[in-house]
Amino acid sequence: MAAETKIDDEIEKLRQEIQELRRNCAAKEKRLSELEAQQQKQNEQANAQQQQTSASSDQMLNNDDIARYSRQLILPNFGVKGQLKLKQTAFLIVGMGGLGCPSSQYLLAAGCGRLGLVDYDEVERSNFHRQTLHTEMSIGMAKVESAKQALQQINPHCQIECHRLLLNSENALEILRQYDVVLDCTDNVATRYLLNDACVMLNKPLISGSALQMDGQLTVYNYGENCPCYRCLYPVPPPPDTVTNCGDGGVLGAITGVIGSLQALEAIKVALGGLGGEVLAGRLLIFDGGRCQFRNIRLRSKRADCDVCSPKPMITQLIDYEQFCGMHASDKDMALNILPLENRLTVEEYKNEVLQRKHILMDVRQPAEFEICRLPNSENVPLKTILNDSYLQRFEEELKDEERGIILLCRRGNDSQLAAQHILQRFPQRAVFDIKGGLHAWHFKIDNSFPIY
Ligand SMILES: Nc1ncnc2c1ncn2[C@@H]1O[C@H](COP(=O)(O)OP(=O)(O)OP(=O)(O)O)[C@@H](O)[C@H]1O
Ligand SMILES: [Zn+2]
Repeated sequence: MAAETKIDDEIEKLRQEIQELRRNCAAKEKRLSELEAQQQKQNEQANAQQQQTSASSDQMLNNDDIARYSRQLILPNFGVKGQLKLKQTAFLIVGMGGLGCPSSQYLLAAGCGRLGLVDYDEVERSNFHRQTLHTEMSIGMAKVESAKQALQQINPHCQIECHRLLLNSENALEILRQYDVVLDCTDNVATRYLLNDACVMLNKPLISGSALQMDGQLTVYNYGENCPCYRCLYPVPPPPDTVTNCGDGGVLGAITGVIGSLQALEAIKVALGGLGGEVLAGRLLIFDGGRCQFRNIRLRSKRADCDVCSPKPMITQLIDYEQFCGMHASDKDMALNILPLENRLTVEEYKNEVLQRKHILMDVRQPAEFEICRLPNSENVPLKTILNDSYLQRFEEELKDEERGIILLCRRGNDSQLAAQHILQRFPQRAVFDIKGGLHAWHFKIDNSFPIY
């Protein structure tokens, strides 16, 4: 009997304790939901406040802004209004090379609100003489990242967005859509058509620059009435073999500096509605660095039957621009492969099997390149000379009774193939070879003390 009473007591005690715990728990749950509601309210208030501050930071200048931009703020046509407009404008720079470096530097320093950078490439030593944002520390780094690091030091208050990719018809519209003004700082025809068409489709102004050797050009497309687009001027792309880039033709860094800076100037004028002057739309600026002369010519007006900007365009979505131009947009995969296998030598085969025998080694690069570096037993006959039939005729006359093989060499193994192909077409009985990968392959596989450029 005594044992049963003990159990009953204990059960009762436990029931009471559980009830007490439940009451406590309910009180705590009630307090918790009160506090959560309070917290949510506070967050909402903080967010609203933040939104207000960032909106007002776009709509007013702080003391840092006033000090930083003072020299342009006092310009009669710029002023506070111009500075705020710049702060509210997003610019996209495609290509962080010779033109993209100076233009991004001036846009960012001037206080643009948002700056997008597009480039697929990495920094190399041969970039430094003109791509002045990149330094020794950034060799091998993505150009967009290297540029962002340098630009942040110039102006930490602007938002910089990196797009490390090859701009093409798959991604262009999505990226361009996020910006107000686009700068074409690239170096190839396929990307020029792509940017032109995308900017027409999205109705964005396009500031287009180019520089080669000692010359530069600049114009603004898709801005204002009757302004022609790139296709209005060039409905058909040029033949691939007439196009030279900086890697092949060379360029002086100061020339890209001039054109890139002017691109920034035009971009700022576009954003600010002209800045009391006139945007370079419908006109082409031609810079002759050799004579230090600028010419400004009027361009034709819009083509009524332009494939992309006419009222009834044929092209309403982006196409494959590499195919359209017959040229690559990236210079990473430009290796030609036009000779039969039996006419191609690797650098190892040349060194181990041919070098000891009698042969003619013709280096088909430009004389200026031959002067930079050469293989000791080579003679310089530029590709242009080889393609000239009267030269080949004389050459064949001289070699008439000789059995010596002809080996063609160039920087990366493309021009040497063109030269070999031409000689073989003229004189199919000759033993003609090219050296695969040219002097670059010589550097990487045979002698890495041999310079590359
Ligand atoms: N479609 C594209 N998408 C992204 N970046 C591009 C595209 N086309 C060109 N570019 C970039 O534009 C830049 C052009 O600049 P520039 O000609 O000065 O440089 P480069 O290609 O480094 O020169 P080099 O021919 O001497 O190697 C390059 O960095 C290149 O990677
Ligand atoms: Zn057009």
